[in-house]
Amino acid sequence: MSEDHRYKLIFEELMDKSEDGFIIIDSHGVITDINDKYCDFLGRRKENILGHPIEQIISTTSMYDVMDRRQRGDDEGSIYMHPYIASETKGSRHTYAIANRFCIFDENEQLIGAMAQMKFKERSLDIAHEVLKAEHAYYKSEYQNQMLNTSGFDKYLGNDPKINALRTIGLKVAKTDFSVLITGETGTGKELIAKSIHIESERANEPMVCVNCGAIPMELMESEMFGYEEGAFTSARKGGKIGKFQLANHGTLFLDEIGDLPLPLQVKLLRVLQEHEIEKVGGTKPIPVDVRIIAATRKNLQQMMEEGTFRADLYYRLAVVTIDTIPLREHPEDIMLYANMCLQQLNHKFKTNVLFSKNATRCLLKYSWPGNVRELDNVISSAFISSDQMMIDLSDLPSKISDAVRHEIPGEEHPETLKTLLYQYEADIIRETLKKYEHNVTDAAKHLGVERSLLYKKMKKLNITIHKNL
Ligand SMILES: Nc1ncnc2c1ncn2[C@@H]1O[C@H](COP(=O)(O)OP(=O)(O)OP(=O)(O)O)[C@@H](O)[C@H]1O
Repeated sequence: MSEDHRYKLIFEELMDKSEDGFIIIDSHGVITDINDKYCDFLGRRKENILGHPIEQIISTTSMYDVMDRRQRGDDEGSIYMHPYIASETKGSRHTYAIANRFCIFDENEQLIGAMAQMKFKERSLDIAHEVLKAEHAYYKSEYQNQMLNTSGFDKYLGNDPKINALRTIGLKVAKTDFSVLITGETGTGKELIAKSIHIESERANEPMVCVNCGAIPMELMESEMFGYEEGAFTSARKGGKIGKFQLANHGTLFLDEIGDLPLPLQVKLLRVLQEHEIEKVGGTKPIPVDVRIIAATRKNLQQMMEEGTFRADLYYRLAVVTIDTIPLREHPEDIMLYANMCLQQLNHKFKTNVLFSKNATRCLLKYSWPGNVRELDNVISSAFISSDQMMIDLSDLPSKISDAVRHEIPGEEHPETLKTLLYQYEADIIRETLKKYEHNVTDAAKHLGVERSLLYKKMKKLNITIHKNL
């Protein structure tokens, strides 16, 4: 008996004897194997299932998502488990199942299909909910374990010594319960720092609630912050409303744009910080709250205090520790770190391999970035969309950014000439690559890191044909 035959018999025996249902598809989604248990579950005959695309048999299938995610590398694991409430069961029986889904690869790591294993549970809905609860607990503990292995400041990037110093202060202050005031220009990461402090603190498993003091109309601010009792005012919701302070209880309350907080509310906030209790609008008794406050502002609070628009007593309560963020123009060595990180995320998401041209890099480094990292992220995202999916170049950047170096580039006074030069350059690269791969477009596209269809489009645009005269 050949080894293949022996394995086939073992496989059939396993499929037959198992209490679980099994279904297997090839890489195109066509069902190649299914066992009797699964056929039973679906209430269909095997011969009416085999050879059909899976979505025809199970309309809500997740098998394509599982294969896609694995292909994209979004998920390194190969097992996907979640409770699945069957909608295509036979009769009116309520049958619940847990689905484990696996991707199948050949010896060259090429995806050749996927398999689902169904653990059936013909029990009451309560049991299904038990399963859901157990899974929830499992994922929560997994998440918490993961959090233990990551630093809250992992996302706060930068190699400049000033950024490193800021990270060190953030990590230190996170271990205390002091109020923190974060100041700095727009887009310099104030909110990111606040979140990082929360994640690093002992309150990390409790909520962090964010309030943008500049975005809530003054007349709503009090009820948003402190909540209201039922019947507090004519349009008050039945049952009242819980305010942000209560929502953040035992956690962190992030008061963004604190400089926009109206004076009457500054008084109320100060009272809460002193007394550790709030009073709902229309309420009669104080409610104790345990909240750590982190506030942020772009405004100059010192000046506001001098002008009488920000209370000094509140300032000193909030600013037990102050953190001043650093504008991007003061650590330009980090510009390409952020730019590359943003481009890498876009490349990963859209399965592309776009790069910055030398001139685009020069522009990014020369610009002063008044909107800081947020502006940089936005510019890269829009340049990515405007690019030809291979390279972000001068023409993909807003003129306020590209103008800075345009005059330094020979021929750039005549944009047409530069365009022609770029076309020629691109055409040369494509021709050379095609030649190297003996005019095999698939191999050339792979080498250039683009989809075959895109390479064909470019060849058409650049008038490149696959002939001996390439
Ligand atoms: N050092 C940094 N590392 C990584 N990303 C950063 C950094 N600084 C800012 N960012 C990113 O820039 C964007 C803006 O950051 P954030 O909202 O924290 O800034 P902000 O100072 O609170 O802005 P605003 O004052 O306008 O509210 C976010 O996408 C954030 O992730």
